[in-house]
Amino acid sequence: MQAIEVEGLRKEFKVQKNREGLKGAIRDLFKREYHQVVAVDDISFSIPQGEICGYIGENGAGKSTTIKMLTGILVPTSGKLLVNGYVPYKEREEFVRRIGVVFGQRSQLWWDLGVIESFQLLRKVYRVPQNDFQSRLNELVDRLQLSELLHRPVRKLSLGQRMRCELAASLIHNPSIVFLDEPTIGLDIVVKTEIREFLKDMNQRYGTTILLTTHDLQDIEALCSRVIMLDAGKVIYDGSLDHLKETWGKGKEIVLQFGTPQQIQRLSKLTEGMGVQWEMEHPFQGTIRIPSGTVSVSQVLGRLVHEVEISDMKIVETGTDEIVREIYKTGSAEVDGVKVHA
Ligand SMILES: Nc1ncnc2c1ncn2[C@@H]1O[C@H](COP(=O)(O)OP(=O)(O)OP(=O)(O)O)[C@@H](O)[C@H]1O
Repeated sequence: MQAIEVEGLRKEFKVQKNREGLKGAIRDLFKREYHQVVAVDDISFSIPQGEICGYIGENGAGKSTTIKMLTGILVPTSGKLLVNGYVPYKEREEFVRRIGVVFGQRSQLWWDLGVIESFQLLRKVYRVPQNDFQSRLNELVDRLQLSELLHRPVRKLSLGQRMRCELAASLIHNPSIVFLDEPTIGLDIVVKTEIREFLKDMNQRYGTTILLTTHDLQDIEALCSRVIMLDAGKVIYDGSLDHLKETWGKGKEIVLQFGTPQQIQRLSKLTEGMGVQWEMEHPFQGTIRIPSGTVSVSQVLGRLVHEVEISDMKIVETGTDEIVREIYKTGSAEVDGVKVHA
């Protein structure tokens, strides 16, 4: 069974127009004018159980609106939607017991209560049997290092501590699908890494399906095998991260420092037939560009090490953020191998 199935999903908002000036404001009082915003524009995709899928796009692309429809907070304008076999907005009570949600910008914990009391309240909301709750809690406390935090009021936690508690809260009922909206926002690199490790491990152990919205492309690199990219409410890419990188990435670059001065002609000769390009910054420093899908870094270095004195080197890979920028610039990408224009 697919964990998430979406077909022709659409959400329009009616937004009030504000007319200009005093006259306009007075006219607005008597006759409101509205215009439509299409936040999600007939999108379709399905996500199998156990997949970690990144859901990305620029601000206002329609990510949060999708997540809100998938979690039953918003009712779609049109289209089909099944999550865990449920229509989220119709069967809310049953449905929410089977999903977990973290909105990085908003808390689901009670601000003035101790963390453990929030967890106990959630146990009641989700109707988790006491035994299951206790064993699940023990595991989460251990994995997310929460033992010191359990009796502190939520308002006294640091952002990173709170986010670890938010994750535990969203998982206390062992949901099979988790929606994470910006779960690492504002966190330092250490906490980010811990959270990524935890999510990966949870996915492997329990086969939890995760839909992850993020602006941090490192999250995607660390976790997601698949990426769905939205632009202006439409899906502009749906496929593997590797394919995204291969198609849109510029490959790798090796920046080399030489112990003795070098000439580009000699270096080019050494790497002849490999399809790489050289550029010399000065006789002691050169850069090799390796297009994706050609040769490996070690193959290139293999040709050089015995011929050239290399004193230092740095390998640079095109970041996913650059790739995304590139796609936005051209306004098109491939969905399932078919060229789609945004
Ligand atoms: N309740 C609402 N009423 C009117 N318009 C809305 C509402 N919610 C969202 N929108 C509009 O719908 C579009 C998509 O917004 P959405 O919040 O889904 O984007 P997003 O991709 O999550 O952006 P961000 O990364 O900034 O969170 C935007 O143009 C936004 O202004």
